[in-house]
Amino acid sequence: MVTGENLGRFLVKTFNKISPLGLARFDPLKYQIIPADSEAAKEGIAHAILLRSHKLTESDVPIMCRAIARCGAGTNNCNVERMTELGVPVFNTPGANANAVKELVLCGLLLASRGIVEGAAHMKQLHEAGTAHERIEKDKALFGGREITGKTLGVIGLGAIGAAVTEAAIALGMRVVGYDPALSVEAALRLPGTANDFKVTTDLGEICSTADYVTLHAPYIKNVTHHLIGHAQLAAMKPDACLLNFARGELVDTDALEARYRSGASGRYVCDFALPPDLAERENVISIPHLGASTAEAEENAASMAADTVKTFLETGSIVNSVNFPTTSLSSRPDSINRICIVNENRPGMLGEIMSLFGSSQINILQQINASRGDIAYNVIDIEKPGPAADVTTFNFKSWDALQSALTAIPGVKSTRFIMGNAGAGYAIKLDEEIHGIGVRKPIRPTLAHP
Ligand SMILES: NC(=O)C1=CN([C@@H]2O[C@H](COP(=O)(O)OP(=O)(O)OC[C@H]3O[C@@H](n4cnc5c(N)ncnc54)[C@H](O)[C@@H]3O)[C@@H](O)[C@H]2O)C=CC1
Ligand SMILES: O=C(O)C(=O)COP(=O)(O)O
Repeated sequence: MVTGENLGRFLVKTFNKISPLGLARFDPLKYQIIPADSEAAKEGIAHAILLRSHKLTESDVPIMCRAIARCGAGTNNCNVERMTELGVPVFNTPGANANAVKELVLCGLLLASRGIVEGAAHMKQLHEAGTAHERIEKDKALFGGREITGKTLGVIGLGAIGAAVTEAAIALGMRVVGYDPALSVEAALRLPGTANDFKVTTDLGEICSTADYVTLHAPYIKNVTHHLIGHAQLAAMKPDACLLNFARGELVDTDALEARYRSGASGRYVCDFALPPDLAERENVISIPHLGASTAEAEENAASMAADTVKTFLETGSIVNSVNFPTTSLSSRPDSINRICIVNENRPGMLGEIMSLFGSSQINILQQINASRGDIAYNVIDIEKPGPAADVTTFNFKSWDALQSALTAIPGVKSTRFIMGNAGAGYAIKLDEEIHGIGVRKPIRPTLAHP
């Protein structure tokens, strides 16, 4: 149960199995962890959400929720666009599970090349029949394979995982051709220099037609990467070329893949996702139950990074690793200074309206930062408090709550949050008095309906 005592703590709701080592980064004096299937979760209160692959619905996001952190890379299980409209930043953990995925991709290359899955299943049957010793050397001819050394690997998406796979594949003697139309400078710097064994192309068709193996490491973005590998790409591939998909199932048009196999292609499809039954039953298809990031190390890395990111945001207002909000950082403030975080529409005049409310209320701004990304602007503003003898009425408002309400009521402001006194440490904040923005239990997104 969320008790009165707990109202002073930040409440972090978790979906999926989140590494306890990651959750341990939340000091229990400042944070209460509420697993989604617990009794406490029924009260529907959360200041932040931590999740993995749970498909987040809007009703999972309580009105006072101020942050959603995906312990992992892909955020397509969360309606990021809608969260942006609601003024809620969505975070992920870049690179935290990349090594785990890379290792499984290397395994996938070998599963695609050698008769490991069928051979192991066959041996189980032979052992059950008591004929393993007798049959093994005769039957191995059924499961012959080929080597990956000297073959060409096409890597689609050269981010954290794509770069790690590239490096490992080159070390195993493969040639790599990479494709990434949205490559960041940071990601480009992680790639090996162009040499005989590595090149980048801007032509997806070239990858498909020349590679012996194609591996997918691009994000799933509806209307952008949906069926990135469709009829045309599959038709361009060599009949014995193998496709590896450890990114997202929806990147591949499974009808087109089924058609490729009907027309006699032999190259295997190894994926980390569920498939339509007809495809799943094919002998050249290997489907793994989304194990890419399921190692103790990756789970700990991702949960720890997500926990640190959420703590920083809740306690200081600073933003890193957000997929929809701008990276923002304002120097630390002493307890005596109050900090106000405002999310608003990114349009001309907005900042002026916010500033004029401060100005007309005689509020002195000590430091501030304004950053924007797409339709969203984010402000972190430190304001001078009245002297010890005075109180907030100095600012022409009856209470901090009234000041917050006035700021939130400005058309175009999506959400506001006050970090006050030692609340910057997320502790002993006056949530129960509805003063601290994080705990306010009334609609603080007045321009938006919330279910
Ligand atoms: N199977 C599993 O358990 C896991 C799956 N993933 C999936 O792998 C994806 C990649 O993960 P990371 O490498 O960590 O992400 P990342 O963000 O570091 O890299 C993604 C790369 O894809 C590129 N990209 C974007 N659009 C593209 C397009 N149309 N064609 C080719 N490249 C494109 C981006 O520019 C970026 O360089 C994630 O989005 C996620 O869906 C990630 C981790 C675990
Ligand atoms: O990080 C990702 O994008 C993943 O797909 C990993 O998912 P998981 O955390 O294992 O549910």
